[in-house]
Amino acid sequence: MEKLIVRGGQTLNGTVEIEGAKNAVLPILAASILASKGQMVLDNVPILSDVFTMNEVLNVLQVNLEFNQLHKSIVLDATGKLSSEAPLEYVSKMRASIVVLGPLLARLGHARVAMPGGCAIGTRPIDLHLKGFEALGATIKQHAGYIEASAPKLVGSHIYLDFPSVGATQNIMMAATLAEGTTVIENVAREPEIVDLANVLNKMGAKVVGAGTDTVRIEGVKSLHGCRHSIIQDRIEAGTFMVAAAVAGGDVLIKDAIKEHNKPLISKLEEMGVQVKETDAGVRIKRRQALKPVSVKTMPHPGFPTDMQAQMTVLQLVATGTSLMTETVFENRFMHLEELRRMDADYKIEGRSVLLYGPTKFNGAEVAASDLRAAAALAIAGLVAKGYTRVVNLQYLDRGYYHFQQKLRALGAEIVRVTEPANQEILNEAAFNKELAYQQAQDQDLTVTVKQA
Ligand SMILES: CC(=O)N[C@H]1[C@@H](OP(=O)(O)OP(=O)(O)OC[C@H]2O[C@@H](n3ccc(=O)[nH]c3=O)[C@H](O)[C@@H]2O)O[C@H](CO)[C@@H](O)[C@@H]1O
Ligand SMILES: C=C(OP(=O)(O)O)C(=O)O
Repeated sequence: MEKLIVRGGQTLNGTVEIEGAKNAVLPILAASILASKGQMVLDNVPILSDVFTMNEVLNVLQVNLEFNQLHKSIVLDATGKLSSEAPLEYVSKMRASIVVLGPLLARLGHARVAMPGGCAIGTRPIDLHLKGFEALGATIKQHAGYIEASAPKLVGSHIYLDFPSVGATQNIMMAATLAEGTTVIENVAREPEIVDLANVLNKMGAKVVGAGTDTVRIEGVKSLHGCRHSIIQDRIEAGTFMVAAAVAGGDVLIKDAIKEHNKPLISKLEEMGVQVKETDAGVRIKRRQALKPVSVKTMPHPGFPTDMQAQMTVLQLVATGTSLMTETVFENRFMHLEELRRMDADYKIEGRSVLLYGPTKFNGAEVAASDLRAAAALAIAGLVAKGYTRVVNLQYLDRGYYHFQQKLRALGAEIVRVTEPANQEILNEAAFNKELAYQQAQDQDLTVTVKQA
């Protein structure tokens, strides 16, 4: 079983580079379906298992693609005859595959996509996506685990979303690009990833205005074409390293980080006593003294992101005093806390809120990630834990973080990724030191190879 093993006690110092955003690239990959002429070229694509899964879905749909991992770019060609069916095998691996529904419906007038189902963090229905397609004139049938949407012609409409769902906004926006007439979607999600998608759609020939505000207006066009686009930086990966630096202490530059995208997190870090400085090179995080407790509530953007909640609770547990975290976006996103309790965290969950009693003296333990951000949070707790923390279920980590342990190691963390049999620890202190030195040497080889390329 693959594990991250972290030996706590080192501060983090240096510079970390951030990848392109997972949550931007996935819908943009799906948008390639809309291009009936010309190729799409995407740059700054993160090398993540979710990207491979989306590529598999596109392959099944007959979109030709080539992923050049060395240059982090993908070339996509959807100009041939496409298939309209996305089977369960792929959709069950990754909920975000549901965003192929809108583009397929717009391009082919028909789509059959497996129902995505829930996941560890919540039930995650897709009623808002479907309501939007129906408003554009589609007929939706749900049968035997599949959603079938068909519309000989999509027609622009006025849609109000009950909740600013990220996926529903993206899916409806993409469907509306090829609808006849104008679509106005109100109460849409305002995340930076929505803006990135709208920018791509406009480069493809669409007419989308208002992305980043709560109303998006789309004037339908007859067809769309390929374009070239560089994916925006991953604000959640950037935020994760900001929190890691604040938890472990030290001085870390998050290279090219966009402060604006992480405003709600940065304002909380400052409230806690972390120094945050915007420089030409990025955002610099310094923490030298004890932290003050804070209250945080997750909200749709520009509120505090739910995808930073797990990592933030670790920082709150390190602060001196009682902090409060309220999760309003997903109904079941505190599963990492049960694992942190194994590391001696003290907290009390009351409905959608949790009281976190700090300062915590974390003790290393074997802990299991329940989702992707939980994996990052547990490793971050390991940075300040006494002894060794072993994090398992790394398939979640790989969904959203590229070279996570290498990046932490480069900042001075003592962390290795190894394969150990279940319920068995094979690394003692001497073996850990040896493995750490070996993996550090491999990191240097990697840097040299990348520089040479
Ligand atoms: C690939 C991707 O971009 N994933 C992000 C996206 O997920 P995703 O697009 O799935 O998240 P949504 O914004 O749609 O979901 C937010 C809330 O709305 C509910 N809901 C959503 C749609 C719907 O039709 N009905 C409904 O009730 C969900 O169950 C959830 O409670 O936004 C989330 C919220 O910022 C992030 O945590 C995810 O990382
Ligand atoms: C919840 C997340 O992703 P997804 O919507 O793909 O499950 C996440 O990125 O934290």
